[in-house]
Amino acid sequence: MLRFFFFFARIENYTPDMSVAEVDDSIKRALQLWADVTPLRFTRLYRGTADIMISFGVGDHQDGYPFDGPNGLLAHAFPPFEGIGGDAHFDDDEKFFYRSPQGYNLFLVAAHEFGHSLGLEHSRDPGALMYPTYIHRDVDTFVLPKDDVDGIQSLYG
Ligand SMILES: CC(C)C[C@H](C(=O)NO)C(=O)N[C@@H](CC(=O)O)C(=O)NCc1ccccc1
Ligand SMILES: [Ca+2]
Ligand SMILES: [Zn+2]
Ligand SMILES: [Zn+2]
Repeated sequence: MLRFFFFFARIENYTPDMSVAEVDDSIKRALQLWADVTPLRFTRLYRGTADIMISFGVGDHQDGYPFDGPNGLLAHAFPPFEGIGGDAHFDDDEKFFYRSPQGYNLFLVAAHEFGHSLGLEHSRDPGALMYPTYIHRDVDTFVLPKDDVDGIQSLYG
């Protein structure tokens, strides 16, 4: 029996590090990564309240979990439930990149955060996207590691 899980996502503001199109594409591909292996479907909203509210902020950004300047914390996201649940915040004291081999790749960071937004915790598998620390990977060839596929399918499969 086919059933889908629909989530709304909204990008509330943008980082100066990249163009709007590059941020939009990074976010879109990060959500698509999870949708490709589950009956999850994401729809983008341009106003109002979405399940996954995506924003960039620095330091204390009024949610009790202040960012910490360059490096260290890169982003955080809240498990799915009402209110702030599902929301993903990115530390704009980081420099995010679209495709460059150095620095923090927004697509990879967003994909990790959306794992949290959908209910995944960190993984102990060093090859997993949900491993606690950022590891750069080639975004052109990146496919969701098995540990993450198993994790998300255990929630939404
Ligand atoms: C305790 C949490 C709030 C730490 C936070 C995180 O995991 N956010 O999802 C975070 O910013 N972790 C850093 C690593 C650290 O602080 O040690 C990170 O690189 N997170 C982003 C990330 C991690 C793995 C893959 C891709 C992106
Ligand atoms: Ca930081
Ligand atoms: Zn926050
Ligand atoms: Zn994390």
